[in-house]
Amino acid sequence: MSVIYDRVALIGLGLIASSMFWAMKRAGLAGEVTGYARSAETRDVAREIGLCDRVCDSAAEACKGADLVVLCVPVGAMEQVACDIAPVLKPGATVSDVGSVKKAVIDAVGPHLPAGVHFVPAHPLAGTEHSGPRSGFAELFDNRWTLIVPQDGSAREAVAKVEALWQGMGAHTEEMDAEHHDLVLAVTSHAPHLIAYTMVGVADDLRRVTDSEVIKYSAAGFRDFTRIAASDPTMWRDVFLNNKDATLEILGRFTEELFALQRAIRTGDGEHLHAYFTRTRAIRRSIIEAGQDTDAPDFGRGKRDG
Ligand SMILES: NC(=O)c1ccc[n+]([C@@H]2O[C@H](COP(=O)([O-])OP(=O)(O)OC[C@H]3O[C@@H](n4cnc5c(N)ncnc54)[C@H](O)[C@@H]3O)[C@@H](O)[C@H]2O)c1
Ligand SMILES: O=C(O)C(=O)C[C@]1(C(=O)O)C=C[C@@H](O)C=C1
Repeated sequence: MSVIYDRVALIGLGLIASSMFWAMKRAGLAGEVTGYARSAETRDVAREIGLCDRVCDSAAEACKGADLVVLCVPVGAMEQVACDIAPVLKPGATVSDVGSVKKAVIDAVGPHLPAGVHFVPAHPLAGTEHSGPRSGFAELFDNRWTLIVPQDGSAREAVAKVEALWQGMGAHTEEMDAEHHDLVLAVTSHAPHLIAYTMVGVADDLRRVTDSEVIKYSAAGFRDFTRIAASDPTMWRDVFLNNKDATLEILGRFTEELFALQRAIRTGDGEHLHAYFTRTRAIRRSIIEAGQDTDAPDFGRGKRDG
């Protein structure tokens, strides 16, 4: 594949940025990649493992002369980074991000970007429970979706280049508007994470169960919850604070369904339970038939957090 951007800057050097770096290198999509993370420790690790061609000591230094800047920090840190880099952005450059929430990020970042800079938000629907500079791997985005959220007035050419970059990193791309994105992700990602955090929290509250039994007898279902509930606390705090309305809407519906199931159990309504579980089983099967097997190889899941 050929170079799409001569100079790319990655701000925030965790799971997503490091996976982007390795995926861009794998396909030869970028000339020079610079990087910056807030903590000196993360920058040292990045230098040690060769993450980025050049690791800089400020976000502005990393972004000077960049054709593409990708904000890979927690959603709540996006605005501050946008303020820090705005003065050095090159006219004609593109700024993108990988935040798990789109409307709040667009509202926070957009107003700080100078005229003549294109803003093309994006969200790769791929991740693991690990975080930090050592957690990334080139295959993370293979065969996964990346949603692109073009802005009014975004030049088509700038949007097409961001899409080409994600496709070059192995992803399928689709365009979506920010509000719809936030509602879809509240259903498919945000509410499920909150439920996993709750389930593991409940088990932890039942000390009797957790002292040793939770480890000894943890069944596959509960183990899946613990993997999700091990996800980065800062990232997920920011997701919920910034996708409040959609998450609360979905949690409201979830609670209603939970009460209906609770009632079916109490009243012995086996028909209700069976019909419900039959419907949900069909959803899992349709995901697998669509080629989105959730048991796909778990690249990198054994790796350590950075
Ligand atoms: N982890 C996932 O599954 C996943 C998937 C898709 C998108 N995302 C989104 O990608 C973004 C990054 O997530 P991640 O999983 O790579 O997180 P991470 O915790 O692995 O990495 C975040 C990085 O940002 C740095 N950082 C934090 N605040 C900063 C600041 N103010 N200035 C500069 N650097 C700062 C941290 O030091 C760290 O290097 C988040 O917005 C998240 O919502 C995450
Ligand atoms: O596999 C995981 O660990 C994930 O949770 C990844 C996941 C998801 O919910 O699917 C998490 C957050 C994102 O913004 C995108 C992907």
